[in-house]
Amino acid sequence: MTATRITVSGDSPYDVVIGSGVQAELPGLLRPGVRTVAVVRPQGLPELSRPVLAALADAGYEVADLPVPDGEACKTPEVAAGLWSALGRHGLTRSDAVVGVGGGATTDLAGFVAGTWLRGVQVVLVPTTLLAMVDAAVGGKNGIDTPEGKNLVGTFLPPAGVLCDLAVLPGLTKADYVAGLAEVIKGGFIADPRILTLIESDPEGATRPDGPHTRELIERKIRVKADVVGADLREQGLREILNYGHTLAHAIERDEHYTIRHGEAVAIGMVYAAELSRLSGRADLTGRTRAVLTSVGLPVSYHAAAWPRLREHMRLDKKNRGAKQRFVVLDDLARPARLEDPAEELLEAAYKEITR
Ligand SMILES: NC(=O)c1ccc[n+]([C@@H]2O[C@H](COP(=O)([O-])OP(=O)(O)OC[C@H]3O[C@@H](n4cnc5c(N)ncnc54)[C@H](O)[C@@H]3O)[C@@H](O)[C@H]2O)c1
Ligand SMILES: O=C(O)C(=O)C[C@@H](O)[C@H](O)[C@H](O)COP(=O)(O)O
Ligand SMILES: [Zn+2]
Repeated sequence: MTATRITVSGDSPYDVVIGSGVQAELPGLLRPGVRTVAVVRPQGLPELSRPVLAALADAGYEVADLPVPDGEACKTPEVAAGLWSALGRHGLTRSDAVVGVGGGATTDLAGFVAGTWLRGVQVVLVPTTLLAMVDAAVGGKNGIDTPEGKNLVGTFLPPAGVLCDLAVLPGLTKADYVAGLAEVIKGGFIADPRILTLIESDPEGATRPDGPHTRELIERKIRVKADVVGADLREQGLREILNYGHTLAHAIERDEHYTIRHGEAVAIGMVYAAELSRLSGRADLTGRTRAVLTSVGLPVSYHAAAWPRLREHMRLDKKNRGAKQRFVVLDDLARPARLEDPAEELLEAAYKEITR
């Protein structure tokens, strides 16, 4: 199948290239004038970055190979500081580039380091998980975690390009693949209900990289994200809809010390958001939300005793304004709305609905 190119519009437009065996397209995504490319990649998965390093070296670039810890463990100030030192040692200038290869944690870190080094150098992202392809690598949001919470430090830096090589997806564990489906399903609820019907028509197929609708699901979700971030890169309003389910999800991730997968936390968070929508007199999509998430093996509940801690963690959500807690909810399918400054009783009542 030929590669698909989805252009993300905005002040710095770029392409998301989607296909199987498309590594050779990587050098073409870099802007002209680059001499050195710093490749940020998970240290435990050399087989994923080897073709990327080779493609860049063959194209004549000086390549700096910068392995970092696997997964969320790389999204720390210490790892970022280590990369800044490495970029200094390699003499990376403003005409050079960072390439981030890996899951969403690695692409978030690579984007953050590129966005802060010399106040911003170009970054090209090569996502290797389903979640990073359909969400993290597209849209220019990057960040790291701090002891106070998830993604509290970061920048907006649109990548120069994104390369999704679908051939790497069969290497993922089932659990990592399915975690990515949570962000695909999010796209179905907030903007493109066809995503939901495709998954509901064949939930088992949806959990496989070779499923009958996999390519369509990936492309549909990337288009949802591209449309939103193309219109509102800096989250002045519309972009908040991509945070559906994330207010509670980020609190759960912090509560679990980042041992729960992001997509799993988002699944639970979407059930909470659906309950908030229902209990505040909006749409009742709670049944459909639980059914579609459960059908692909995602979690839909959390421990009752965690509520006081989660409530505290949610106070640092980026959508909040002063003391006002804000949530993305749904007036209907594909009709996101905001719930502003909800009563504490409502927040707790919705939580009771999702406890195990
Ligand atoms: N910036 C954004 O807009 C955005 C959007 C969504 C999520 N995120 C962030 O993305 C992160 C989650 O991303 P994730 O789910 O990809 O997790 P992850 O990056 O932790 O990757 C999951 C695991 O898969 C491994 N892996 C990666 N590619 C592989 C492959 N092809 N084969 C085998 N193993 C592979 C990783 O090393 C890791 O162990 C979170 O930090 C989340 O906050 C950011
Ligand atoms: O791109 C966005 O905007 C999103 O909200 C997408 C989310 O899936 C993603 O997890 C993002 O990193 C959350 O952003 P944050 O600003 O709440 O940290
Ligand atoms: Zn997310």
